[in-house]
Amino acid sequence: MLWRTIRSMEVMAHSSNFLLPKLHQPAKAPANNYTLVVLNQQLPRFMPRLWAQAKMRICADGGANRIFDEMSQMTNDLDRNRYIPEIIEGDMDSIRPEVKRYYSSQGSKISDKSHNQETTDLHKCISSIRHRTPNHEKPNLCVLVTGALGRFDHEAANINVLYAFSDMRIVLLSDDCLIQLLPKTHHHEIYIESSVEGPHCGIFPIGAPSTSTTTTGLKWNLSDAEMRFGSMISTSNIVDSDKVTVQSDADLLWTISLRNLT
Ligand SMILES: Nc1ncnc2c1ncn2[C@@H]1O[C@H](COP(=O)(O)OP(=O)(O)OP(=O)(O)O)[C@@H](O)[C@H]1O
Ligand SMILES: Cc1ncc(C[n+]2csc(CCO)c2C)c(N)n1
Repeated sequence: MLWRTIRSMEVMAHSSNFLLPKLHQPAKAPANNYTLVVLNQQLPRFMPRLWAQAKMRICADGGANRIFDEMSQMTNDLDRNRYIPEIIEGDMDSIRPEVKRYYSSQGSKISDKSHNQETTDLHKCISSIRHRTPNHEKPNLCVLVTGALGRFDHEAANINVLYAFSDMRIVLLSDDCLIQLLPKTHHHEIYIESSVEGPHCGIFPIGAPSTSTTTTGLKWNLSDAEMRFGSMISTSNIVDSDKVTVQSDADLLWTISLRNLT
């Protein structure tokens, strides 16, 4: 189970087992029940594995160009029609016309939101996932987002999406690290998959400061510590245990380095 209760606050468990080869994954790992969102950035090395194991795949606008251009090369599989996203979502100002025509002809649903220039393509994707997910499936839903780091305004917008949908499990991925929100509504237990992630990590608030954060399982643990931008935040920390625990009075970002995965 993902949820337990400790001293009247629920525990939220986290694991990056979606990055493990299928053979090494626990049979009933809830995190394997994920939706993949592909952003418009070079695909990560481990994309073939994420794609194969996803329950549903959504391209954010120009993310479809990346699948079209890069996926067959990455997999040495010249058959482009093996990699068809179920949905392409966004304002459609970056997807190339031939890419849109191709995926449309292969059955992808094209969700054209060009009238909306107020929210980003990633925001539109997450809204759509939330809308499509039946209530009883929401607690176990996990969304993996590839290509989340690059241009800084996009990075900020991508992180803002974690806050805008803080009741959803969303993991931002780059080739180098993952980022997720740890909502203050829960105690957190992070199970470290040391074959694929760590040891470098960071934990800090963005926006609202934290007046009290306590951790275990890190080389430099926090004990009822205050963190804010402009003062102390925990970066260049090191995981020191298979399990890291976190409790805080503020929403925090958790980030951990990824090893050279393929
Ligand atoms: N360089 C980048 N760094 C981080 N995220 C990116 C970057 N480029 C694109 N993305 C993500 O991919 C999504 C889709 O990209 P796309 O290029 O279609 O967006 P866009 O809104 O047309 O971008 P732009 O602001 O460049 O016009 C964006 O909403 C963003 O989340
Ligand atoms: C205050 C403010 N700043 C920027 C934008 C522009 N913008 C934000 S998201 C988006 C869509 C990108 O695909 C665009 C164009 C805005 N609307 N409002």
